[in-house]
Amino acid sequence: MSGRTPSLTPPDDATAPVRHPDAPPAGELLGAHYAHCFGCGDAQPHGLQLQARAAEGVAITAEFTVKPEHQGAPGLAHGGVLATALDETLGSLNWLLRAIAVTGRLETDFVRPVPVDTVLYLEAEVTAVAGRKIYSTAVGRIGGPEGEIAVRADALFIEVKVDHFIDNGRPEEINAAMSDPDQRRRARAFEVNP
Ligand SMILES: CCCCCCCCCCCCCCCC(=O)SCCNC(=O)CCNC(=O)[C@H](O)C(C)(C)COP(=O)(O)OP(=O)(O)OC[C@H]1O[C@@H](n2cnc3c(N)ncnc32)[C@H](O)[C@@H]1OP(=O)(O)O
Repeated sequence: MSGRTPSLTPPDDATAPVRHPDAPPAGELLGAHYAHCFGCGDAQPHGLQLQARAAEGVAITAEFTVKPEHQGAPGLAHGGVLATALDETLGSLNWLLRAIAVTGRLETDFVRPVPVDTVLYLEAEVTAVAGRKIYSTAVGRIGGPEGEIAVRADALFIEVKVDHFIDNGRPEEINAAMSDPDQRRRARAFEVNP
């Protein structure tokens, strides 16, 4: 996207992203990567509970309804919440690469205000990969999936090992996650199928 900083421009040796053969088919809901995730978890009543769906290529769509709990100005979504929706959508792309990755840089443009009760329709795609660096872009529309662009973002995700979370997360939550068979299966799917 225009206007991005040099660190979000893929280097000359970057390559096109490759959809992992075990990536979910286009149209399939991805589900939450962690029930307590503020972006996608269904155990977070005030979270975004964003639902992402695989699209063709290395792309996804997602929807998020702005709740009263997400206000900044009266009746309008907080910009940080909208940035979270973009971050979560962009992060979900890594499922299609079967890579565990975290946001290194996120640049967001806020184009139009987004009122409470609005559905934000998001589309995101990976544009390039260079070693551990994953470059991606997203837009969020209001008024329908083809509606006006309200927000957009470019991002750089950095691939990490599961140890990134184990070494840095609070032990209480890490231990709970590691003893949850579904969570372990999800984390391992990435490690076994890099
Ligand atoms: C039991 C548990 C199961 C868990 C199951 C999995 C769950 C899956 C959860 C996913 C969750 C997603 C949720 C939504 C997405 C978030 O919100 S993620 C949370 C927010 N992000 C973070 O917390 C990341 C914090 N930052 C860090 O930890 C470290 O800075 C990083 C990003 C890992 C990079 O550190 P590093 O590995 O030491 O890498 P480093 O060598 O510094 O950089 C590598 C390359 O990236 C470039 N780079 C790094 N940072 C930047 C930057 N900010 N700007 C530009 N370039 C950068 C470097 O220049 C370098 O480039 P080259 O020299 O290779 O050309």
